[in-house]
Parts: sequence; structure tokens; C-alpha cells
Amino acid sequence: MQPVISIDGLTKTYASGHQALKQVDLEISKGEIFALLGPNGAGKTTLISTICGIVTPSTGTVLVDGHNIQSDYRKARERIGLVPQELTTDAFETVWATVTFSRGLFGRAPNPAFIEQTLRDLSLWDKKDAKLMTLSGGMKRRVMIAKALSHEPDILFLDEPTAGVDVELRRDMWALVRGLRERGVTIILTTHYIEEAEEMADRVGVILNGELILVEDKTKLMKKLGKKTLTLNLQDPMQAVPTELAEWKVTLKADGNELEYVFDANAERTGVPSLLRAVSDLGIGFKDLNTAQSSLEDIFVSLVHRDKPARPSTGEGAAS
Ligand SMILES: Nc1ncnc2c1ncn2[C@@H]1O[C@H](COP(=O)(O)OP(=O)(O)OP(=O)(O)O)[C@@H](O)[C@H]1O
Repeated sequence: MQPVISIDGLTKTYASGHQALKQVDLEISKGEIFALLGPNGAGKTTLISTICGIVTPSTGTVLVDGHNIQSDYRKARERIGLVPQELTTDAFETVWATVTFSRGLFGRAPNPAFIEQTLRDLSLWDKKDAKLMTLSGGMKRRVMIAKALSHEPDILFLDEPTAGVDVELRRDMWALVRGLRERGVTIILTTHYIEEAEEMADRVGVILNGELILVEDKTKLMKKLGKKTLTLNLQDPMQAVPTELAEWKVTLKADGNELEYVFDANAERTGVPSLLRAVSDLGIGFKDLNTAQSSLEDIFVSLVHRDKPARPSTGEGAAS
């Protein structure tokens, strides 16, 4: 499939001398949800600002639907809607006026029916005449999205869409993003909430110190790097791991009530059947057992600290 965004050899060194992007190559297909993950200061905002033509690259090119963001800025930029990290809204304007104005900035003919639909989709319709300063932070964030969508872009950038928003709004945001994707909009979001990438993305890119260290299909990534954890809920608590189980490197958890074994789910021999046999031979009774896949967060932690092994997940959900 023809990529909707092609990034080739992109670097950015700020005037301060700080190299924020190092030789980034990336292609994004039409209709995908791409999550750019990375810790604070990794270069996420610099990358999307460069793709959107707000930051000038030091080297490299960005094509948006075939248009060069530098030399063919207008054509490239009109395909893009950008929801920046900072809430920048005009306090005294009404929701309706600010969103309509944004559409006009892109030279598009007025289309009140489209603006109405956008506001309705974002549950903003009953606030259309409200002044922005009277809205809650979550509502303002929705207005930012409405503004970004007002000129009917087919690529939407969301820079930390759910930073500081409550759980309910976060879920709403996810539903909204999925709805947009169903309408064929390509979505690129930056986040350091692993949960967000795990929940929504088709592909994940991990950026660290300005370097795109990994781009992978989300499910493949989880399969490739994912460890699984087997937990046995013991009938009787144990003081110490029996020496007979040493070769599996099991650990005791929950005050000796659980025996935990971390294994590579993709290995030819996981060690699970032999461990269970050994447990049974030792007469260790267990009430229940369960396995859990490591979360994207565990994978991320193991990538960022490559020398350290992935921390097994308990399946209780990733941190946010
Ligand atoms: N205008 C600028 N001048 C100089 N350095 C900058 C500028 N903008 C960003 N940087 C630096 O470039 C690096 C990458 O910043 P960037 O904002 O792209 O990171 P980020 O991954 O988006 O971080 P966060 O998650 O905190 O938003 C940081 O070290 C930052 O201090």
C-alpha cells in the first residue's frame, strides 16, 4: 500500500546544539493508528512537529501524501490535522466560532453541517455557544480536536491526547480515535502511556534519545518480546523454594502463597510441563494456576533498559 507519510533520513539539531532527532526513517500507511512511544524528552513532539512542518528539519525529507512538507507546504499541511500538547484556545470565543474559524484558515468553504456533525461526534454540540473559558479542561481538549478536524484532514496527529485527563475522558478519546479510523483517517499519536498504545495502536514506534529504536506491529511486538508468567496459587504457603525447582528459577510471591515462573512463550520448550510435573512429584498442591502475557509496558521497560530482563506482568493492567 502507498504510504500516506514517508519520512526519510530525518534529523533535527536545535540551535542549542541538541540533536533531538537522529536519522529517522518511517513510513505510515493510510488508515493505520500509529503510536509513538517514548519517555520525556525523547523527541516525540519534535518528530511530529517536523512532519507537520512546524519545525524545520536539519536534514531529510517528509512527504505527506506525496507532497513535500517543506517545498509543497500548503498541499501537504491541508491533509493534516494537529492536536498539540498545549491547550491553546481563545478564551473569549465560542466553541462554534473557533472551530469555524479554524476551517477558514485552511481556505475551505464554510460547511456548517460538517462542523455540526464534528461537534456532535465530540459531544460538544450543547456547548456550541459556550465561551471557551467556561469549559472544563476535558471539554477544551475536545475543542482542540474539533479544530484539528474542522478542515476535514485525512491524517490526524494527537500529541499526548490524554495527558492529565481523567479515565472517563481517556476512554471517550479512544472511542473517538477508533471512530475516526473507521472513517479512513490515519492517526499518529504520541504518548508515554503504554496502556494507550496497547489499547489503540496497530503499530508502535519507540523513540529514545532522538532515535527510532523500534517500529513494530503491536501484536507482533508483544509476541516477539513478550514473556509469560505462570502463577500457581498454593494450597499451603511455602517458606522457601524447594531446591528441586531451582532449575526453573521460580520465585515465591504473596507471602509464600504463590509460586511464579517466567518463561518465553515463543520458546520451543517453555519448561511449563516439566515444572508442573516436578511440582506434582514433590506433592506441592495448588488451588489454581494462571498465565499472563507481559504488557507493552514491560516490553518498553526492557527495551529502554536493555540490559535488564522484562518484568513479568500480573495482568493487572499497565501503569498510566
Ligand atoms: N526549541 C528547542 N530548542 C532546543 N531544544 C529543544 C527545543 N525543543 C525541544 N528541545 C529538546 O529536544 C529534546 C526532545 O524534546 P521533545 O519535546 O521532542 O520530546 P518529547 O519526547 O516530546 O518529550 P515530552 O514527552 O516531555 O513531551 C528535549 O531534550 C528537549 O529539551
